[in-house]
Amino acid sequence: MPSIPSLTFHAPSSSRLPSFLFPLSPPPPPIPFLRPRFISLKAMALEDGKDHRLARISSSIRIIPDFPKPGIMFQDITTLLLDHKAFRDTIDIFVERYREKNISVVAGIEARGFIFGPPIALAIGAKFVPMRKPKKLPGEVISEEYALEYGTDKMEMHVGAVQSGDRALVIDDLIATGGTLCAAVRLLERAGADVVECACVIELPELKGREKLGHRSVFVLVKG
Ligand SMILES: O=P(O)(O)OC[C@H]1O[C@H](OP(=O)(O)OP(=O)(O)O)[C@H](O)[C@@H]1O
Ligand SMILES: Nc1ncnc2[nH]cnc12
Repeated sequence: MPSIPSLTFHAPSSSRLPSFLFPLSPPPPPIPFLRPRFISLKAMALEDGKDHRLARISSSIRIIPDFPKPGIMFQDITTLLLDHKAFRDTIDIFVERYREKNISVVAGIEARGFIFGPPIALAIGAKFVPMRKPKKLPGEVISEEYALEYGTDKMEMHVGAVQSGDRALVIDDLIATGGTLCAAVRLLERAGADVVECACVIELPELKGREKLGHRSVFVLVKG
């Protein structure tokens, strides 16, 4: 079969001749209508006063009975992390809430506050400060002891990580008795920070953790 020579159209360089003289030249690509992703998601999410993302977040959390001790219904967020949409929505909801609140520090509580805290801190332009179990931080620390639903523990924070006047957001996966968040708030306030809010993915309302936090505001996505 004879080969057909291919025709290539070369548009003239616009530096030499104006483009209206060349009606066959391809039109420029349309400029897409750019809308910040978080605004469109928020509008969609709040359509009828309810955030449609919450049902998926809630159903992605697995409950393991009798872990780590008999009688504890353990709320396992590792299954939320397996669902990238639920994980993304979780971070988006927090970012939407805090991005205009002038937060300068996101304090994440070990261990699962280390999963949710850093992406929020990056998105809202705040520093991330880890609140750790004892003897994990290498520098000079201040510490607070606290009681748990199943035992006692201690929390530490690096001296100098938080300054007087910092506006802090505390992030964890779950509030049960509120002891853990209280210890984090005490550390931040000892360093001179103003704690704007504590935020968790899950609340166990029967354990009345909010009451322990007094006047401090607690924001949660789902109740267990
Ligand atoms: O409101 P509270 O009664 O204080 O309990 C809430 C805390 O308990 C869980 O952590 P846990 O102490 O099990 O430690 P881990 O994250 O290291 O597993 C949870 O991640 C919170 O940090
Ligand atoms: N029921 C629970 N599930 C997960 N983490 C917890 N921390 C305290 N109580 C908890």
